[in-house]
This record gives sequence, structure tokens and C-alpha cells, in this order.
Amino acid sequence: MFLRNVMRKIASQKSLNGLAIKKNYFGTTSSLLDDFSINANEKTGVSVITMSKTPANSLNLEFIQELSMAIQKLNMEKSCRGIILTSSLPSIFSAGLDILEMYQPEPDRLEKFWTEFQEIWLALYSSPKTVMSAINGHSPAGGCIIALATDYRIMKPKFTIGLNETMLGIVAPFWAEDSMKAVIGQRRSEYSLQLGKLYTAEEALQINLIDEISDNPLQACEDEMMNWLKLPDHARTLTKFQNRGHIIEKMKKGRKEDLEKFVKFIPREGIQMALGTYLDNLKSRKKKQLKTCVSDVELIVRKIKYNLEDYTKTTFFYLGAQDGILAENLINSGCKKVIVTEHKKSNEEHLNEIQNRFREKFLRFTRFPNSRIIEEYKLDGLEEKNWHTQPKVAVILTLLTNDRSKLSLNSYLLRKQFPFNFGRTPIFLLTDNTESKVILMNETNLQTEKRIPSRALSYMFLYDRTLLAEIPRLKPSQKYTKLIKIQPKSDLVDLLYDEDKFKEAEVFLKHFFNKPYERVIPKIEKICPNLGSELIDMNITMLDRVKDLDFRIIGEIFRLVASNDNYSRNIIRVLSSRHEF
Ligand SMILES: CCCCCCCCCCC/C=C/C(=O)SCCNC(=O)CCNC(=O)[C@H](O)C(C)(C)COP(=O)(O)OP(=O)(O)OC[C@H]1O[C@@H](n2cnc3c(N)ncnc32)[C@H](O)[C@@H]1OP(=O)(O)O
Repeated sequence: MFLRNVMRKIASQKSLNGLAIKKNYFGTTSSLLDDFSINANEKTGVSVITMSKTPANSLNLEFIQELSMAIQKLNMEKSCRGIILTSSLPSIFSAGLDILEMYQPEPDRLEKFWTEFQEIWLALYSSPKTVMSAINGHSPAGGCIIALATDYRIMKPKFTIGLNETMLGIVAPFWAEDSMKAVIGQRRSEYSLQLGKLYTAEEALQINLIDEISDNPLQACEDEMMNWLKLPDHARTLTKFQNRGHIIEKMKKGRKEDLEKFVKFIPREGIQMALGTYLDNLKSRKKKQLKTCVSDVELIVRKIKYNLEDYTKTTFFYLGAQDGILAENLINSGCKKVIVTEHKKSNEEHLNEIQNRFREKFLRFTRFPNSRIIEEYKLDGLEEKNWHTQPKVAVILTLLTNDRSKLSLNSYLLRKQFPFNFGRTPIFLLTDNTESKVILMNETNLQTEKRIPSRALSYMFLYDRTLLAEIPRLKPSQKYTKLIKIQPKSDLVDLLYDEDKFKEAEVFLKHFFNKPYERVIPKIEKICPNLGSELIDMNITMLDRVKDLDFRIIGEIFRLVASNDNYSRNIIRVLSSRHEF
């Protein structure tokens, strides 16, 4: 019966084929959120899905939805014979489910979240294609569930994998458990699950949780895939379903009940406490690592003070050569590009040293424009055109103070304080204001709102599409209008101050996405002539005034004007396809 359904499904997929997949299936495509890309090889029929959601490829609702849709499409694509899942992050395949989806959840979203997770698992586990995971980093819990749903697993040495749910006080779903049993056997599975075991790749190989170890799992998967593809697809697929059919059927039957359990179980007080503690531990590990940054940030304050003008004009972080450690920290924290500034020749030696140190990490390494560019580096796996679209670049809040002793950096607390989803984005506070005693976070106590004087000045550089997208969610309140004051810097902000222009823009923006791109550009330029060269420094205090105006649109317009290129066109295409625009 099950096999008959499968055959019927394959047949119907074939007929859907032309509709479901874009004509230009081959080549590289990116997800709407830029959280993963798919590279489809016409010759081999193999599609590589590379997850790139910084900082940890943790699976939140949107990420799962998009990924799931992509997999379902590939499942239906006739010319696709194999799928390889991998990650572009240096040390994480996937950190599993995004814990924040389960911690203090909204009921509706929680339900959707789990439904989508079930869906992606089904899409992978019952995929008619040969599916492999190139596990090039840690792969706990949900990451392991995803890997277990594939047909073959190759992992990089030293990293860890396993179903460690019990460590978080939660329970792996029965279908994940079933897939684990099918791979490593009942006894080993029971033991691993109860103890929430995370195995190193070497240990995982011994218990067959993975199939191979390789320093280059992607290449190894591509090689292994060729062996699998030598066999006729229909025979291999039917054999796969013969093996997995009972698990898939059981999952489908129990799916509703599983969802009901999940939405009841997760909000329980005890579970929430356990998740909260786990999250805190996760974050406090990071807090320790960040400590070195604090002194480094202090180091550059002076420089910034003299260089503020240039500083505000860049979307990237300018450092002196002597700030190599900070640069390193920035990079390690997910900053995608660091421009190293250098004025003194005497530091040449030091600069060379840093350059050597970064040689492996960078392809682009630029000196401040006042000096010559010594060499160009680019971060591994990151193309220049993608820099500004990468979800996590550094966020820099500049609070002016002379009182350096009060300067402190605590990105974790800051993130808690601000309702932005900064993820792993490092946030730097640079102070230069005599009033600053009251301004800055003391690391243990962030009751800052009461103590921050309203005249505290901060520059907030929003050069991150993700952040821009978060702004509408920021509920304007006294709290934030007092906390952040941003000097109007760009024509765009001037525009927001100007009642008439503002109205014009508003009307225009409302119709924006119905108009062809070419007709839109001159119009924007008319409204905001020099927008292209400016940073989008927005005055958050204006939020309540502009509540009807979607800041995402402004952000995207800014980008559009700033870089009149294919990327911008793409943004417009993506935005236009969304209902809210
Ligand atoms: C009858 C009962 C029925 C009940 C039904 C209940 C069913 C529930 C079943 C759920 C099944 C699946 C669950 C999960 O997947 S839960 C998630 C489990 N994941 C983990 O435990 C991994 C946690 N992360 C780590 O251990 C490390 O991050 C990792 C080893 C992966 C990498 O370490 P590294 O040092 O390289 O990176 P950081 O720790 O600094 O992490 C970078 C930032 O990313 C944040 N992070 C990491 N993992 C997650 C995550 N899973 N969710 C959200 N955020 C995550 C981390 O905090 C860092 O953030 P900051 O930079 O802001 O500090």
C-alpha cells in the first residue's frame, strides 16, 4: 500500500515538475532570506544545499519553511538525482532547532514551527533522491535529526553530533528516535537518547551514526554520490521506501498527536525553566569569550573620535593595524569584513604581521582609503557582492563619552535590551561623552533606561538588511526614544523630518512596488538626491511618526539607490513578490 502511494506520488510529482521548478533550475540560487543557497549541477544532477544562516544555522520557523520548500521542489525536479546538505559556517553544520522558538513561545507560532519541522523531516526522509549530509561542523539535536534523515553522512573530524535533547530538558520526537534506531540500533539508540549523548565524529563513526570521516565532507559526498548514482533511480528509491516505509507511515499517523504533545509540552513551566537555563549557559560561555573585546574597543575610541566623519560613512568597521586582536574578535564573532586603517608607516611591520595572521581568513584586507590598499582579501566563502546582504555584520553604537572607565561592551545584555534580533552580530559601544557615567551598561545590570540622559547621543549604523527588517517590530515608546537618538545624517532622514516630502514619499512608497524598476529610480533620486552615498542613519524617535511607512521599504530603497545593480533588482523582485508590499 505504502509503495503504491509512493509510486503514485512520484508519478504526480513528475507531472508537477514543470510547474514547480523554475526553468533555470541549474546554477546557483539563493533563498529569499539568504540563509542558504542551492547549487545545481547540470552534468551530475546533484544539487548542493549550503546552509549559511549565521551564527549557527539554528532552525527557526522561516529558515525551516524556506529550506523545506526548496527540498520539496528538488524532490519533484526530474533532473535532480541527488541532494547534498552542507553548511558554509566554519564550525557548525546546524545547531539544531532555534531554542528561542521554544523559549517563551507564542502559541500560534510554536504550532507552525513544529508543523514545519515535521514537514522538512518528511521531505528529507521520504525524498526519492539520494540525499547526503556533508557534516562540516557540530550537529547537535535538530541538526542530527536532519542528518539522520539523509541517506549517507560524512563528517569532518573532531566536531560533535547526537541527539542531546535531554540535556535541554526536552525529548526527541518519536520519529527522530525511530530514524536513529534504524541507523544505530535499538540499544545504542536508547542509551544515546536517554543520556543526551553528543559524539565526536570519531565516536559517531564507531557506532555507525555517521558513515565516513573526511576533512572535506562535501567533496567526499560528491565522490560517494557518484557511486550511488550509478544505480537506476527507481530501484534505489523503492528499496529506500521499503526500508523506511514503516517509519514514515508511523510518523504520518502520529503526526497530529505529536504536534499536540509538543505545543502542550514546551510551554510548561519546568520545560521553560530548563530551556532558559540552557540558553543562559550557552550565552554566558560567549560572554567570557567576548571579554577580550572590551579592552580592544577602548583602544580604538580615540581613533574613532578623530575619524568620526569617515567612520560614519562606511558600512564597515575601520580599525588601526594595532587593533588586530579586535579585528580577529570581530571576525570570530561573525563580522564579515574589516577594513584596517593605517596612517603611520612605523606600523608597517605590525600590519604585515596582522596581514599574515589573517591571510587564511581573509581574501580582502583593505587599508583605510587615505593610505594605499596593500592587499585584498576576502572572507572564505563570501563573495564581495554578498557582504552587505550577509545577515550579520558588526553593529556599532557610538555613545560619546570621555569617561572610558565606564565603557563596557556586553553584546548579550544589549541584545536582551533591544528588541532586535541581533543574533550573533557583535555590538560595539564607543563612548565619548562626559555624561556617560549614566550611559553605559554595567555588565551585570542593565537598568539603563532610567539612567540614560536623553541627550546621550548615539549613532546607530544600520547596514544590515536583517536589522532593517527588524525595525518595524520595535515598538516606539519613551524607553527607546530616550535611549537612542540618532543624528540625521542622510537625505532620507531629512526627508522623514520634512512633512511635505514625507507625504510625497509615503504616497510614492505605497505604489512603489507596482512600478517598473526603471521608472522608480529617477523618482527616488528626485526625492532623496544624495541618498546613495549615505548610510541609513535613522532617527528612531521618528518611529511613531512614521508608523505607516514601512522601514523595510526605506531600507531597501536605500540599498537600491546605493547600489544600482542586479542585487538591488533582485531585492525588488523579492519584495514585490510579498503580499505586504
Ligand atoms: C512527551 C513529550 C513530547 C515532547 C515533545 C518535545 C519535543 C522537542 C524536541 C525538539 C527536537 C530538537 C531540539 C533541538 O534541536 S534544540 C537545540 C539543541 N541545540 C543545542 O543544544 C546546541 C546548542 N549550541 C551549541 O552547543 C553551540 O552553539 C555549538 C556547539 C553548536 C557551536 O558552538 P560555538 O562555540 O561555535 O558557537 P556558540 O555557542 O558561540 O553559538 C553561536 C551563537 O549561536 C547561538 N546558538 C547556538 N545554538 C543555538 C540554538 N540551537 N538556538 C538558538 N541559538 C543558538 C549561541 O547562543 C550564540 O549566540 P550569541 O552569539 O548571541 O551568544
